Amino acid sequence: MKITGTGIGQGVAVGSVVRMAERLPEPVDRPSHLDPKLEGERAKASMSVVAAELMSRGAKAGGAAQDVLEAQAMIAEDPSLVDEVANRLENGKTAERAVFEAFASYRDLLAGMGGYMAERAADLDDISQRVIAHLLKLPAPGVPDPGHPFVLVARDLAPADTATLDLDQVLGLVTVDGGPTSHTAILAREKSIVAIVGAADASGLADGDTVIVDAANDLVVSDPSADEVAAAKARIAERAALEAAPVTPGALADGTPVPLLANLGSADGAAEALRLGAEGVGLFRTEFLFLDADTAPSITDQQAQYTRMLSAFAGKKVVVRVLDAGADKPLSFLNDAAEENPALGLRGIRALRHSEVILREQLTALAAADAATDAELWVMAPMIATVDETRYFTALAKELGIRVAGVMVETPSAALVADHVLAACDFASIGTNDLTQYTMAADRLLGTVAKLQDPWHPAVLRLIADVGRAGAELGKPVGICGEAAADPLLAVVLVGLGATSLSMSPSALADVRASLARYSPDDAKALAGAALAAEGAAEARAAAQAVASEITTAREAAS
Ligand SMILES: C=C(OP(=O)(O)O)C(=O)O
Ligand SMILES: [Mg+2]
Repeated sequence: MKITGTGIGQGVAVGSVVRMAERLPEPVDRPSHLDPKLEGERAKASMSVVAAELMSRGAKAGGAAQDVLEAQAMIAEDPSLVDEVANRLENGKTAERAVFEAFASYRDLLAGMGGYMAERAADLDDISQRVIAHLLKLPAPGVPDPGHPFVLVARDLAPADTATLDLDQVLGLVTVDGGPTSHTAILAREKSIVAIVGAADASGLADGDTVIVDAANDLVVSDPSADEVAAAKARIAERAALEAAPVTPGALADGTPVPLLANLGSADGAAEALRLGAEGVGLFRTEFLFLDADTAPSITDQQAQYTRMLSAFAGKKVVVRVLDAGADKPLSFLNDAAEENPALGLRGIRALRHSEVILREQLTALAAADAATDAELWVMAPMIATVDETRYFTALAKELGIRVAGVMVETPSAALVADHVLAACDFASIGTNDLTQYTMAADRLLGTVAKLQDPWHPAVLRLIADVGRAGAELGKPVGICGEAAADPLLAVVLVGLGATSLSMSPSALADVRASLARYSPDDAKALAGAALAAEGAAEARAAAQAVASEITTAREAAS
């Protein structure tokens, strides 16, 4: 049987299914036939077992996950919660019902507090489920540990589960819910987990079923034939060889360079990006450093962060984006007003222009970090919609000592007047995530419209082609820094449309590098032409795939 979903990355995995235990039903509220004291002992014992389990999982995981799990273990034995449970047992409830009610009342309390405290509410649910499962002698919810490598099938994963996934054990991941921008997908991409999300029919898979998880083809194959398993294993070996191959600079088959850069949110990911062959940073999302801040960060703090990143990439290009506040990335010190349509509101350059001091301070900190390091700093502004905004940003950046200043093209308006926009700055970098959202009028965070969020749509590709053409005419670089650059075939199309560099999650670099090396500049243009001429996203992908197969077949016949 073949089950479709959204593949994350290009990996393949073969293994047997272990399902994540489903949420337990609410324990029935009936009087206990046991003595309250006995019920109390049952509850206490289960709470201690769960606390000990969480501690040991934390010790195994280490790092930030250990802190999270140790905090959860403390909650499991929190004296006031124990009291809450005891009170309910006195009233004749069963241990499982008392635990359920006590944790639920605390959860509601936390949820009502909002902010950071409210985020802990989900943790309480998780602990409550674990204690109740232990009381009922049922498998604990959460990631199972069968003692052998397996393919994890779940409705979706909680952040605490994803944080502790053992990558030596979890060969692949299939979720019933979730879209390409869900937390699970983002994490799977970051950790290079072979994953299919949003596979609705995966709820029919049972423990022990053999499956092939084929992320490149958006497919889960259950009960595969021996030939299908052999073919999947051959692809796994091929990919392992690819990963072990020497890391070379990005280039097309004839050697035309296409620098491959990393998208990073802090210098923490720099070493891994360099190991995977990043030739620099194509998008440093600076707002990720300050998501929890209540006030604008000081120049000194910012300078320290930027210096860390630039030092890690000495001799290489680092494209820093000034704060992109708003919509999916709110920064309370820049835009805290409630808006009906935040994606269309005071975000990106609009918010910065509104609070120019913050923009000035950021540019000042960047210029100082540049002066203290040897990287090649480029700075760009997000959410540019007009030539006026482009002129405003570049003039301010140059005034404050930034040598190379450009803009992100992520609105259709900026793409449509790209010739004028590029004439007013040094470079453009296309943010395909937002450009797709605004072109297709489909919220990038909304699962119900996820199908429309497809950068293969020719409407998006035509806008990219306009920017590529303008860049070529003016001799100005046009990079791509949205998720589209991480799709190996689309990456070739983007180069055919005029992209001069590609920036992506570091885990995608190897696949994109291998894909580019298969095609000449003319091949890339042929793929782009076929995709541009299609009527929709699926047709564009299929048309590019057809041209790619023709090229491969012709080459095989010639050799
Ligand atoms: C790279 C982009 O920026 P972000 O995803 O941070 O909005 C984009 O919109 O494509
Ligand atoms: Mg964007």
